[in-house]
Amino acid sequence: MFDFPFPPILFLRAQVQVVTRMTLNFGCFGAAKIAPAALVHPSRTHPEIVLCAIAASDPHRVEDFAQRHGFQKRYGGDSAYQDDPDVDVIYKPLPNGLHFEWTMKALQGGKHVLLEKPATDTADEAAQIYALAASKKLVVLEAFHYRFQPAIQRRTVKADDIRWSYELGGGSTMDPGSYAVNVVRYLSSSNPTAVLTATAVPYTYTSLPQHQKVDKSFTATLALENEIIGEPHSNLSVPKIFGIIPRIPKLTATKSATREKAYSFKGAAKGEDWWTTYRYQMEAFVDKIQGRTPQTWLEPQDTIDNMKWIEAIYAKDGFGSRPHSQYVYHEENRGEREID
Ligand SMILES: NC(=O)C1=CN([C@@H]2O[C@H](COP(=O)(O)OP(=O)(O)OC[C@H]3O[C@@H](n4cnc5c(N)ncnc54)[C@H](OP(=O)(O)O)[C@@H]3O)[C@@H](O)[C@H]2O)C=CC1
Ligand SMILES: O=C1OC[C@@H](O)[C@H](O)[C@H]1O
Repeated sequence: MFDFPFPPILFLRAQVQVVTRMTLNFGCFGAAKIAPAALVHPSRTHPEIVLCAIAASDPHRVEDFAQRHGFQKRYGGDSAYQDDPDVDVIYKPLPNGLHFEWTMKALQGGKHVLLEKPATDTADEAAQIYALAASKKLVVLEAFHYRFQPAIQRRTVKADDIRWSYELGGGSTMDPGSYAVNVVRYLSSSNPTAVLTATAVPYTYTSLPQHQKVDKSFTATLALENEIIGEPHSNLSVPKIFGIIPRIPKLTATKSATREKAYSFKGAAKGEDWWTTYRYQMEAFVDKIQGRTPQTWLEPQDTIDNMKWIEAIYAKDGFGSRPHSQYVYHEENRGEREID
């Protein structure tokens, strides 16, 4: 028999593991309509997100937004904000045509970026963004939130909306259409090999210059790998029911039939029943920045390819790519705008 002076239990040392989480200070660049759903609400239940700074062009809107949503710092719409050492991450819900310039500036300032979709006006700009992010070891995510849980919120689009401005990267193919192109590519796990057909209907409700070259709807036929045909379609201007009740913009993405077995996650999937697609997206984004493996991710090449095929559709239907940003990146001088 063993002759212990004390019962063995006394030799067990209690181990207390203290898990400390590094919080991330988020800045929001633009007091945009989508910002509460995509950033503010998800931040409320994410223990690592602190709403730090809001920047917007109008001082009254900045103040109102800061007070309503609890941002500590306020900025005008200038680049000083991109250099604030208190800010770790910037959410960019600007018009599409401004994404490239302000994302490049944010990366130059050392910030991770959650970038609204579609990432840029052109595939070339998206590639530049990811090249700079990689060189600075920063995370950029194009906010295709449905990819983190499939659901899409939609609403009606007024004539002065940024979606109708060619200069700001508007058009149906750039808005619900960017989801349609993305869904076709995602569900077929392949990229198009060609745009077989593409037709777009112009937005003709006004003759304002910003509304020229903007498509109100489009339909394309895409040849994909493995003899799959994809048909993205979107309409940003669905007529009101009985002329008075607004409808949501129409988005469809079909592909020729294939059979697939759907798998659920092994073990418990992260998330709660009440999480929105934006909350799932935020979970993955923060995981990536913090060096954890997100449940789902959208790789840079995916974003670049999506822009490439949006441009290819615009080339085929004759509307042409949205304007390339006039911003030219220079490491040494923070890249001022250079007009062609
Ligand atoms: N993920 C999603 O579910 C959704 C994503 N989006 C995307 O988010 C982005 C913003 O969309 P949304 O919130 O509807 O946009 P808003 O109409 O709210 O505009 C966003 C910001 O852009 C600036 N802005 C607005 N009009 C102009 C203009 N004419 N010229 C220059 N700047 C302007 C303003 O910045 P400031 O505040 O500094 O004045 C404004 O806050 C787009 O890229 C869109 O595609 C939009 C809706 C849903
Ligand atoms: O991303 C979006 O999702 C919902 C649409 O209504 C909106 O126009 C678009 O920008």
